[in-house]
Amino acid sequence: MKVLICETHEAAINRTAELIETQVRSRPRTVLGLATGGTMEPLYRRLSELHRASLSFAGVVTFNLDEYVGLSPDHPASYHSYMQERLFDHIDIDPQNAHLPRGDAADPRAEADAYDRRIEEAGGIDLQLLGIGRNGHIGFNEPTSSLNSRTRIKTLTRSTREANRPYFDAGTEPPAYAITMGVGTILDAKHCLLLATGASKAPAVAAMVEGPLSAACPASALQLHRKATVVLDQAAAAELRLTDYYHHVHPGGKASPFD
Ligand SMILES: O=P(O)(O)OC[C@H]1O[C@](O)(CO)[C@@H](O)[C@@H]1O
Repeated sequence: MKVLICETHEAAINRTAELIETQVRSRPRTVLGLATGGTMEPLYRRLSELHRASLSFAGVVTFNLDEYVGLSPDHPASYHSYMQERLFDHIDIDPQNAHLPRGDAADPRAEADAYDRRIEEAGGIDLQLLGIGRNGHIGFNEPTSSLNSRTRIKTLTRSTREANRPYFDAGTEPPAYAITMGVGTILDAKHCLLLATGASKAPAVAAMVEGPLSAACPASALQLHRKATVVLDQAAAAELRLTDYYHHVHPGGKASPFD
């Protein structure tokens, strides 16, 4: 696991965007795995800026990590709507190439199985972008998720539902279930790129990087991945103890081939 600690939140966003840009420029037909959540919002703004400055996503295929069970794509709090508003409306991606699980599928289990097959048919994910939940989840793989799990339905914990409540209208309960790529599905990606910013993520980041490999912190499964990059700002890195082992990114420094 390669850990990059950036001095500021902005630097962490820019470094993550640069890594995605490098991937897309070197392989215009890249299959990208995408994430949602507050952490990704400034990243998607940055990718939209890079698009305006010439980065094309015309050949890129995307697969999002997850979607709420029961929400149709046009529901304002669905991850379909999130992606449309925050990224897809601002770049030149072919809508046919942007995949998310259908939360309103008549048979959500069959939809989950079909989603894994669609990823395989696309040749697998080249670069999987990830956030991390305060409880160590990746995608919606809550603690105790099998580290070998595939795309399936998961029950969301109360803390995760509370964290995502701001996306729902007052008085509307966040859904109790989601379709999510499994931890094993995520680990199949050729490169995993996790972005975490802010002090609220510091305990989960420490558990992921320095804690034991454990289903109690699903993100710790990235310790098994042959190519995992973790980009942090200083606040998210604050509870790491083995600081000499990490790469400290200096302001204005360009990504090196070793990052
Ligand atoms: O960035 P946030 O809003 O803290 O969310 C953390 C993670 O939890 C999720 O919302 C659940 O999948 C992810 O999309 C996100 O990466």
